[in-house]
Amino acid sequence: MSSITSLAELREKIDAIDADLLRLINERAACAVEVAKTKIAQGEQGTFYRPDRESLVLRRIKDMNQGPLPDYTAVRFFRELMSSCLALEKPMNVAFLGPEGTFTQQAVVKHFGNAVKAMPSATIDEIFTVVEGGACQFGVVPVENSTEGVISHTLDRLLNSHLKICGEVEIRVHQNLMGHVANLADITEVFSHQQSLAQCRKWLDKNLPHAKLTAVSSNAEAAKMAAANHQVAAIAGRVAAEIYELDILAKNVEDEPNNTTRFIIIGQQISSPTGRDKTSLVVSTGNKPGALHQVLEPFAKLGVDMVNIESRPSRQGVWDYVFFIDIDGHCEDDKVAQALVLLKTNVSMLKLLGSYPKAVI
Ligand SMILES: O=C(O)C(=O)C[C@]1(C(=O)O)C=C[C@@H](O)C=C1
Repeated sequence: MSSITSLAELREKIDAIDADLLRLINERAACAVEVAKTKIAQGEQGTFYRPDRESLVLRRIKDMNQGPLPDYTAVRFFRELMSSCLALEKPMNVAFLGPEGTFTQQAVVKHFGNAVKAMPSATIDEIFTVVEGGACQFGVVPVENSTEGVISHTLDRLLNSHLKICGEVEIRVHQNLMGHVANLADITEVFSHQQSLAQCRKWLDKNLPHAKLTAVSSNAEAAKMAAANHQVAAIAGRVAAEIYELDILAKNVEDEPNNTTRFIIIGQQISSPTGRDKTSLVVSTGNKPGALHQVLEPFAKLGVDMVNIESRPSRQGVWDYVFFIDIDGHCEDDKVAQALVLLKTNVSMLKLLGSYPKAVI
């Protein structure tokens, strides 16, 4: 006798589970609507979105998950559910580097889910401006790439903005050569964002040594241009090829197999501690000997882990630099708070860019 359960029986079981799931999902959504009413009653209507709470919810799901769904899938599912619950509380506009089809747009969906309204901006500067002005509650901007390093435009703009970093998200970046060209040898010009061209430099030198390489405002913009001109190609993500109906001429043309971009979420609000946070700050020391030591000393003394340090010209004088620093922990954690007090006495300027939960997936 076979022990295989009949298809009809299994489908009946799935139908019953789906009915339970639907009831539970709507129960959760109704609870989120109640949360919104409580927030309004407590005068907190400006902060429906809670990055700290979202990260705790997603981390708990990841820790509880026993499969067979992989953690990543379980977290993405709850990411979408929470996104829809938040939309019932308050619809949100999130600015990204457009047009449609950029990696920044993928970062919006990974971090906020599909229920927010993603609003394309033409430049990184414009993303900051629309969030500063309140037309969008949040913005997503690239901050560093594992192959090419920091996005200096973002760091420079952070220096002069009152916005806070309230989250981070990482995207594995696969680049593709795309267009309507029959043979690679016929390609006269390749368009892409300057960062994307740089991420594929070796591949381009080897495979398209005679093509002119032209940097444009985003890789989705490049895809748009390749759709209009059949002698040129673009380097962009797969989503851009789908949106602009281009053929993928070569897949995964990035030089480094682990090519990853880190994005930050910028907004007006500060995130509460979750126990697994990061703090970003910028300091200025003036051009004097031992300056870097004075920056590092407070963290070493208090045992605070520094995860990144980057120097940039301050644009205030020749050879005057500022340091962008990421440390482990929240600015309200004891050790971090003490280190920041010490650091303040060692530097001429300290600006807290934000404390925020570390990316969950
Ligand atoms: O806990 C809250 O503050 C909620 O608004 C609920 C909820 C959720 O669906 O779990 C929704 C949106 C917030 O960003 C965080 C969590």
